[in-house]
Amino acid sequence: MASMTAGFTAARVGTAGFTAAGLGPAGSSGCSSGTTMTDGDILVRGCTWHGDGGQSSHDWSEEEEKRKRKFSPQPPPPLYRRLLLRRRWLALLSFSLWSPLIKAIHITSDPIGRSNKMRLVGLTGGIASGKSTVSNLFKASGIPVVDADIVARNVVQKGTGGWKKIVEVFGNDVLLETGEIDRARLGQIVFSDPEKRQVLNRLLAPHISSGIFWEILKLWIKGCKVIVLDIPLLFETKMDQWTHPVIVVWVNEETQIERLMSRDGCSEEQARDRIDAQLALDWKKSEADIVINNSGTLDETKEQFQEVLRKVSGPLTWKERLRSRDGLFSIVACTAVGLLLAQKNLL
Ligand SMILES: CC(C)(COP(=O)(O)OP(=O)(O)OC[C@H]1O[C@@H](n2cnc3c(N)ncnc32)[C@H](O)[C@@H]1O)[C@@H](O)C(=O)NCCC(=O)NCCS
Ligand SMILES: Nc1ncnc2c1ncn2[C@@H]1O[C@H](COP(=O)(O)OP(=O)(O)OP(=O)(O)O)[C@@H](O)[C@H]1O
Repeated sequence: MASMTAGFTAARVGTAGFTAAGLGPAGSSGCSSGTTMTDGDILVRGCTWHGDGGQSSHDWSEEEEKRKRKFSPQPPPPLYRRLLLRRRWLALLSFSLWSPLIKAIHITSDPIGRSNKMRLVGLTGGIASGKSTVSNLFKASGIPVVDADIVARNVVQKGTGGWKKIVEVFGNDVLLETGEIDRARLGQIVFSDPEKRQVLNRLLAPHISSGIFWEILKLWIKGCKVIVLDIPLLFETKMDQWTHPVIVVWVNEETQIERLMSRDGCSEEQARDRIDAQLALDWKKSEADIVINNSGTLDETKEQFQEVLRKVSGPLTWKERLRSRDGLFSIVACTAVGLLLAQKNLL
């Protein structure tokens, strides 16, 4: 192709009988030469070059040639090659990926490791097994706790959506004179009747989960790096999949019943009903990442807690880093900068 410059994008008319886009079938070009095209001939916008080293039937000016290159009839390369050929995309991608990596290296080199964390720790157990006792230790160590029992109380306050649903289903019998929910009464009903308990759970589940979500969001916005979720029904509601590690506060059954009866002033039967309303504590223990045995004294629990605190404050996984507010911010910021540079053709 004597008359073609290197890299000229034109198709060699071969067995496929390739045709320049929009110009009709090969051989029917608008070119006035009227030459029949054979294997090895080249077609550009209806003009044919002969592959025999001869002169072209037209003398194209350089500008025209450049313009014509835009209308390349060559089949496009596969998508991955086209993307690879685009320097800008590559640069942008690496910019976005490397920024959190650099940040991660910085965090790993931080001996305290406190600079960038978003760890959702699940704290659960059985009723009266000592979750609140352990969550108070977390709070005292400066780690914020989202307490599902408190959220569950807030979503049934007088006039709220949860309150309306309870009144609709359980009637005015479960209301105090003030109009607030009579928790003791409702507790008696639902802990002695699994079906009614399920109804209550279904009514409140969306309110409780969105309440928990907002609490986490508020702490995340504040930049909290480790958040403990104290949820009695963590496994029952399958929320354990969102938390890691899962800490189970375990006690032997005898101690659990004793503490429950003494705290709530209930009978042994009532205590057993409440315990039976949840998955077995021994099973929860078998599913835990970390177990705190709270059957002994408070000091013994505090001792175990120190080790738990050390684990929970340990180096973060990649997922945790990317989930942090700072991690997300750095990805967004670097992508924005990358886009800006790409737009200005600086990459
Ligand atoms: C039944 C209610 C009114 C009893 O109130 P009360 O003030 O007596 O108990 P409190 O809310 O403090 O709960 C004490 C403990 O009971 C256990 N518990 C509470 N609700 C449930 C339930 N639906 N199923 C099994 N155990 C439960 C938890 O271990 C909890 O820590 C109240 O617990 C409630 O509204 N429960 C439904 C909401 C819920 O599922 N809460 C758990 C949060 S995940
Ligand atoms: N190690 C301990 N020694 C003695 N008493 C304890 C110990 N741990 C907890 N208790 C007591 O046992 C009771 C239950 O503890 P706690 O309220 O922490 O349990 P919980 O799991 O949060 O209960 P719930 O499921 O009802 O929310 C409380 O009265 C608490 O003071």
